[in-house]
Amino acid sequence: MTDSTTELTILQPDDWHIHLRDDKALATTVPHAANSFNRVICMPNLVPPVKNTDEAMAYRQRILQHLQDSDISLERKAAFDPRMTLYLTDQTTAKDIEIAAKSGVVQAVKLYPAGATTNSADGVTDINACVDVFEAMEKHDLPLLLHGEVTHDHVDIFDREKRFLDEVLAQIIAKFPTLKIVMEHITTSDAADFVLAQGNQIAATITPQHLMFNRNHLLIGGIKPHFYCLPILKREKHQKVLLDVATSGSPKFFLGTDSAPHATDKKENACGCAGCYSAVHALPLYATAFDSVGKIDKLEGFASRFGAQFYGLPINESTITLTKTPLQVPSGYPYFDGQTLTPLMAGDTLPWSLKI
Ligand SMILES: NC(=O)N[C@@H](CC(=O)O)C(=O)O
Ligand SMILES: [Zn+2]
Ligand SMILES: [Zn+2]
Repeated sequence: MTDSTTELTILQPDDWHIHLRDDKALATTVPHAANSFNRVICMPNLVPPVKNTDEAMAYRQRILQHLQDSDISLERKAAFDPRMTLYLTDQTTAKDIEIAAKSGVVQAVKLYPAGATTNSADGVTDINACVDVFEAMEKHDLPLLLHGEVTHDHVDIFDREKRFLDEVLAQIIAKFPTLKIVMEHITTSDAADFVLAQGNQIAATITPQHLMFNRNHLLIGGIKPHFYCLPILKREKHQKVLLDVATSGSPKFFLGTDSAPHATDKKENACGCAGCYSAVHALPLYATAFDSVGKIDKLEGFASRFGAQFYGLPINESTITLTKTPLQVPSGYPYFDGQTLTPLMAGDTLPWSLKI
């Protein structure tokens, strides 16, 4: 493949970290995700959260109902496969884990340190109290997905991910050496190096915004709320390392958009919500990032192979084609109850688009 690549056909990607939200929001988010992805791992930070297998199954049915009601193609409807996660709380038991592992619907368990991010108030307050649950996950081969930031008030927001690696993750790995763990949405070279230094049971997802942007984009020339997500964008040197590892061909790094819809007025607000809405144009965004460093040939591994390999799932068989045809990102999408949803890079033009 050369710089002059103008069309790229890759195996159909999966999104290993997405927020679809619930109820009326699903009418927008489900078709957007299903247009590009086969499997998606649905985050459980609903209000109230998805805490057990029954709740996960009910949530999956609501997602599938909106899929059927949408006007996307029958082919995409048949291919879309939402996989569920449980939200780990101080009350989660080893039995909950066993039931989840045997359900065939729950793909992983998500740990939000209490207070770390959107809807994390019910998250874990003391990791040391999770020993039984982690043991059960290890036994039943159910991966642990981490929002990897410490939450102490005195820790600077730009240091919270690195502190998590040193103070929390290293200990979990030492105590549960065969537990599969994904550091979700990594944002620092520290996290990339940490993951690279571990065995194959430790992997990471990377979002499009952390590959394309850094904190200057968020803060220079006025505050840009649509670049605000957690963990927060870091310095350019971190962005560069993330781009290096994502495009390196290492199977430890794979696609997780962390597409996190919040209505436009909740983002453009004196106390704006954290999260970038990217699912709808995620593949053109990732293609643009990979192409920016001449590595578009590495996109397929990152987007369509490494995540499935990590989760022990088959690689998809269908394909999707990207073309180097400019894409004007819409300024907004209709969202429920008359609200709008502003996508990442709204109003900008991307060099890559999806071939329809
Ligand atoms: N990433 C974000 O900034 N927000 C996510 C939560 C999360 O993934 O941390 C959300 O649910 O809005
Ligand atoms: Zn998170
Ligand atoms: Zn997320």
